[in-house]
Amino acid sequence: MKERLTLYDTTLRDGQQTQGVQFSTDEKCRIARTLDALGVDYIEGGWPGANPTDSAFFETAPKTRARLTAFGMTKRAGRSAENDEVLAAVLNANTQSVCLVGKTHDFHVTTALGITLDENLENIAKSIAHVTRQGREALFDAEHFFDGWKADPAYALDCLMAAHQAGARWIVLCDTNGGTLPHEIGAITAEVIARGIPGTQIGIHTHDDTGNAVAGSLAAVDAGARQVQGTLNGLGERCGNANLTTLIPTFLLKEPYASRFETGVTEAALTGMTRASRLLDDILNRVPRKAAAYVGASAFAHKAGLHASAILKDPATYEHVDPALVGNVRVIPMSNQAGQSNLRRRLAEAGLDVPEGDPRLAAILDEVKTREGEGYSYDGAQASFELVARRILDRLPAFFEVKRYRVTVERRKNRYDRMVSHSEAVVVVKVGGEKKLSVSESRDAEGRDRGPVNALWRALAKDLGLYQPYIDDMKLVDFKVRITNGGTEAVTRVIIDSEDGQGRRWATVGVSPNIVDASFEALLDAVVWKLVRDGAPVSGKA
Ligand SMILES: CC(=O)SCCNC(=O)CCNC(=O)[C@H](O)C(C)(C)COP(=O)(O)OP(=O)(O)OC[C@H]1O[C@@H](n2cnc3c(N)ncnc32)[C@H](O)[C@@H]1OP(=O)(O)O
Ligand SMILES: CC(=O)C(=O)O
Repeated sequence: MKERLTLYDTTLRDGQQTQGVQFSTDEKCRIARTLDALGVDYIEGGWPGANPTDSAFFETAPKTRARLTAFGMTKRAGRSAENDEVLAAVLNANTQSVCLVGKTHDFHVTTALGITLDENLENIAKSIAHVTRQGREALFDAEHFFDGWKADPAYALDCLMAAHQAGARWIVLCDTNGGTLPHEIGAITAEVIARGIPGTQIGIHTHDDTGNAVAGSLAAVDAGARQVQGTLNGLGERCGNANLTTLIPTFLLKEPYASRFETGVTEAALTGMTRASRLLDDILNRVPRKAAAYVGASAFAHKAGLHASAILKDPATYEHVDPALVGNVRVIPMSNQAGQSNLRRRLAEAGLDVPEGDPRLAAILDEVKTREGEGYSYDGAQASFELVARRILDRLPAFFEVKRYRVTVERRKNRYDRMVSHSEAVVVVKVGGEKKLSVSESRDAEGRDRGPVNALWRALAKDLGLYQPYIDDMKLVDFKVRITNGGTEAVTRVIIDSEDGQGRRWATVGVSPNIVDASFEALLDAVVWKLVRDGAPVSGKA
């Protein structure tokens, strides 16, 4: 019989304490629905009363199977729990579960709160009792618990006991400053359990300030804690919280956890993990972290030729789990580390079947390796690689021809006598036998200049004749510039990520001593790749 491990998500509360993160109420609702679909047991929605968004969220929160939990702090000294307006606002959210944070480190009680140690114990006990008297489930977040234990274990334990005896369902040991190492977390958690609070009532809440939040959480579980708190993508105050996107697959797929525990996350729901992670990044307008464990785009990317060759024989040779289990995909990128196995696999994925031993395979590999020597990088720009291969395989239609382009950047005074930039581009293409000249400025919705590359893109995408409907839904979503070595000379490498209305995302690369030329090359590849993939007709007379 497996033991139950409870998963408590705090993306909407501690995650929102991340610098630069401010969810809207709608975004909170979307994230809550995603977490619920994954199968976490608790969703901490925020601190009602602390700010209008959190209050509004509890008024409009979606109905979830997971317990929606309101977060707040223990009452302040010198007033009753009934008369503490901060606590009242938390309870007014009417959630089934309420989590209150309280101090457990004597230094914080006397320094941050400026009250006596006994007053703090009373605040904890009375606040938790007030919550349970209202028929709510109470959780106690023991703030700075591990540091408190190291300073004065007896007092830290008294704080936990005050909450436990007042009826808290869960006592959550928090490594608030994130400095406690996993072996200490394991040992201290075991001590707490030995002193009388059952592991089935102990939770763990870690921060990643030493890069050990996940390891610290596992150490607490090994020691007997049965609730784990964390956030999607490890969002959270300072360096973040324990990453549930890492912990959940670990609990389901790794031993001894998989055999020993069950969680609310089913195998089917686990396949939504990568999508959930990307959704959060999308909401935050962040580029997903490629190296993220389990869910990153590189988590199952096999760049080296030796790896790819073995992977094709049996994926278990270089994969610790099947990427499909977490909704991720295997990638065999092309680069100068690749051999023919990577190459044939990548070509097949692009719909280009080339028989083993075909001399054109060696020609493609040579071309990739030569170009990478000049500064190109194809493992992050697979769409450009595909175009290189198509050219050699004679499978790249000449859709249109660029005759010339020009871009200018001018600094000039506007009508308010302020200096502003003004970028303008001209692109001349020959398409369907017809010459087309497009001129475009670069302005965003507020009328601000977006720079020369944006102007070039607008001009290129303004009138491509019969190909216009194919590129109307394209947008540029990321633009990376790097000075690198092309042979002995310094060159600029530009990588552009594009997206279309079908949700496809592809990356292209351009290299030149001149940043405008490098950018234009990457832009051009982006357009051509889209035309190829969408099966655009060849006009016959570019
Ligand atoms: C470890 C964590 O991450 S806990 C979560 C922390 N999250 C947040 O702080 C985000 C939301 N917080 C807020 O919006 C505000 O801090 C509020 C609304 C809660 C309180 O705002 P204010 O009343 O203006 O107080 P302020 O933020 O300046 O200071 C916090 C007060 O709470 C007191 N306090 C802090 N922790 C506790 C606690 N566990 N129990 C009782 N009182 C506490 C502090 O002593 C301080 O009181 P003081 O002003 O009398 O010194
Ligand atoms: C409660 C909390 O977020 C912490 O102690 O880190």
